[in-house]
Amino acid sequence: MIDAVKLITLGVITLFCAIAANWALDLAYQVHAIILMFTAGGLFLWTVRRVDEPRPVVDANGYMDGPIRAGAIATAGWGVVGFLAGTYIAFQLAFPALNIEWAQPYANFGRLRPLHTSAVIFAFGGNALIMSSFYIVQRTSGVRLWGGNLAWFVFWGYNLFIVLAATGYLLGSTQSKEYAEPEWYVDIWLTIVWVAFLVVYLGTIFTRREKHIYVANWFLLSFIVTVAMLHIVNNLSIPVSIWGSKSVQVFSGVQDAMTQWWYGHNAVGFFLTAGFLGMMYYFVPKQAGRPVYSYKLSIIHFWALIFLYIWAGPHHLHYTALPDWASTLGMVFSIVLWMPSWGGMINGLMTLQGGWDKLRTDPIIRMMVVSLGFYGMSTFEGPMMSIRAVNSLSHYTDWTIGHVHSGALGWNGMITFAALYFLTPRLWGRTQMHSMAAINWHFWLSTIGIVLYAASMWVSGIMEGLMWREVDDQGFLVNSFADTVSAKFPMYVVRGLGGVLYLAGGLIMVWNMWMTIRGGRTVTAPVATPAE
Ligand code: HEM
Ligand code: HEM
Ligand SMILES: [Cu+2]
Repeated sequence: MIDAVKLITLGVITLFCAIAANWALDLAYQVHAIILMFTAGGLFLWTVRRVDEPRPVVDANGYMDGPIRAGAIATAGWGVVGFLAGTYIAFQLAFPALNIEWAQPYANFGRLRPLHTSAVIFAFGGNALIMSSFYIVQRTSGVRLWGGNLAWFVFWGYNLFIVLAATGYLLGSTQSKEYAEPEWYVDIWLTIVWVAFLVVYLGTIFTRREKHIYVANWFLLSFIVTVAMLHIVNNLSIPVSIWGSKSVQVFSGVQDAMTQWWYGHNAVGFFLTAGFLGMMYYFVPKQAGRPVYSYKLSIIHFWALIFLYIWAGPHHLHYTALPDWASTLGMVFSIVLWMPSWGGMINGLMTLQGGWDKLRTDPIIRMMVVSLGFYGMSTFEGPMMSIRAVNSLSHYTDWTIGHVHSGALGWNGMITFAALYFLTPRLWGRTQMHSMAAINWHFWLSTIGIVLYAASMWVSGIMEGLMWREVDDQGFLVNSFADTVSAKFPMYVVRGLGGVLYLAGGLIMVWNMWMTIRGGRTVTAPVATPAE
């Protein structure tokens, strides 16, 4: 019965996409219709061949780890793609000739930049969050993922969304909202996938055998629920035609700007922070072999964090058409936000209390510590940049870019690498990673890469901010915009080199994961132990 419903649905989708490809008004829409037609058609054939066959979904250990293994590979693979794109656009800014003539308009900076941001945040970060939340929720609930193959739908559906987003940017389809560039039909698809994600996650929590819901799940659930809300409201738009990708936003003017930055800021707060804190609260105690430093602190800073983050968005719109009161509100909440952020950092770092010697021997712990250090640093820098007087210097400059990347490369990147090193041997039944020395190399390459990135952007950002406001004794501006651009050249080269080091570290990780998965001694998987 269920197979029949699936086949009918896939058949209808394939047919609809074929018609859509024929009627398409623009290239991006047409290419997407063709991609979806082949995907749905392929799935149709695949389903036909498997009708009525038994489908084992569980591993020998009682958990459903297939989608997690796929997610770990996707995380590492997309990570390398995203870092490569980042390094390339970094060099494009230093050497504009890299906007190669014959590759226009597809490979210019304007199209590759959103490709980079989506590849690192949504493809690398999103796959990391989905696969680790599936791992964590099973282990802390003592049951396997609820909903059978729905978890596979989440994995493939999410990655299809990434492919549609990425190809869309290259072909020039965008609704021009930062971090929410994909057009309406891609947004609808993501909504469906995200609801499935929520259902799998909640279903697992509801059927848990462990009475207590471990704090990592609180953070992960707040991430899933809030991202759903942000995504739907920020993407409210009306398509011009169902046969084309263009749509028109429901909000306009300053309301649209505020909605956009309510979304953008909380994407940082719930995607790049709450979700990753969920990872931190599971993997740090596990790797350190010690319980969380203070469970009470984790609960208090959880509620403080989610209550405060939601109001801080206006700090992205200081000195705009936004009313002053809203801008002040955003600033005040951002400054208060410093405290619960550091609550998380302190709780993570103090978990290592009594085990600091591991810092010398265990490169994975070292990655976690650097990650928490950068989390602390960027959540100090952020509140400071929210102060209107500071923002008048930092806004529109590379200082913002430096802030972004100390959070992204330092906090999100490093905790994800640590999680991958923790998970790979366990998911493939190996005793440990293929090479500990390679992890050490990765640690140093990425740490030095981040330092080069952040330091060069501080110098370049503060320099250009000061140059823009420099006036002579008559009150005339001293520098033209082009003067600031040429003054930044050396810093852009240093940032690019930082990217090369970070990318090299990522490639070493991929090699190390590959060697671990391929070879190594197989250990017998432990029988499901509730609430690990
Ligand atoms: C090899 C590492 C990386 C390099 C070289 C790199 C480089 C860049 C460059 C050149 C830009 C454009 C800056 C501009 O427009 O002036 C950028 C933007 C951005 N990148 Fe990266 N990036 C890297 C990794 C990452 C990672 C891992 C993340 C997130 C997890 C990330 C998130 C972002 C974001 C959010 C922006 C937009 C910033 C804004 O609009 O303020 N990047 N990156
Ligand atoms: C207490 C925590 C934080 C506060 C109060 C904060 C505040 C700020 C402020 C004031 C800006 C500059 C807005 C502008 O002038 O345009 C900014 C930009 C940004 N921050 Fe943070 N930040 C925090 C933590 C983080 C973390 C941990 C990350 C990453 C993991 C992050 C990612 C970003 C991104 C991506 C942008 C650039 C947005 C854009 O213009 O495209 N922030 N943040
Ligand atoms: Cu913000």
